[in-house]
Amino acid sequence: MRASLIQIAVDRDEPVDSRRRRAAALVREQRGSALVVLPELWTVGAFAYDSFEAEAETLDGPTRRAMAEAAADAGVWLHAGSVVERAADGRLFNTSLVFSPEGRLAGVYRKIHRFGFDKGEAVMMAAGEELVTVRLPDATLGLGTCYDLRFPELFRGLVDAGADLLVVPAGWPERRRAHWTLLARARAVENQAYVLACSTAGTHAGVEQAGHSTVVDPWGEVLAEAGAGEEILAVDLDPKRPAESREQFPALKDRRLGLAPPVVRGS
Ligand SMILES: O=C(O)CCC(=O)C(=O)O
Repeated sequence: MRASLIQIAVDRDEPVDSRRRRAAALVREQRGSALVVLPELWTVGAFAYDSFEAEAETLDGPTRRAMAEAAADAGVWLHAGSVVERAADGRLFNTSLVFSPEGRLAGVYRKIHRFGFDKGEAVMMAAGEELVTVRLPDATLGLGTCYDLRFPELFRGLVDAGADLLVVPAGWPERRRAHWTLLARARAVENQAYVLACSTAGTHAGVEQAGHSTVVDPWGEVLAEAGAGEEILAVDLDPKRPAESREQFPALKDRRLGLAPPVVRGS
């Protein structure tokens, strides 16, 4: 099962329309892959907060249409990264879209953990509330987005729901690249799942992007890692590996759920 991660550059001097056309062309070039992944908010740039309102789109907007067509033309499952979604009630969400090889919208995930603390996404966007998995013929995708990678309980929930291939589009900043690689490996090891972590490259709104998209196997080995610039990372995955790994080293079965609350001693 071939997975291709499109680490597209999001430099600000390129108009969104042009990047959308370029992304669609890059997806079409991946015919033969089973799964293609784009990063978080690659249309606007994850840190281009001042463009969020203007570039927000409905789930029937230009990115959805372009990506549905590209997935169908290439005949691939496509995790099209995320868009700034304007919901019917006017709220904005950081929303990931997954398409089937026929171009059907097969999964919609609204980012649960918003980044920025007291600014940016954290105040401009609403938080998603639902964990989302998408069943492919040979694997079950578990969806997370960028900052979500820091919250292990989300991924454990996805694994409990059957996920064995965790897909994390991101617009990760270069200055915390060490965390990116470490967290991707940690989520893979603790869940005995593949992790496909696809970041943007380039610089926008003054934030240099990490690039270095990475594919980690269920044993925590890095199968492939991109460099800093625009690049396509193609890797062959064995869909049987997560189940084999969980059988050979059955740590997930040793979880102790439902323990009593901690006992506080002393005054
Ligand atoms: O957690 C981080 O360090 C980066 C998160 C981020 O950039 C995002 O979620 O957009």
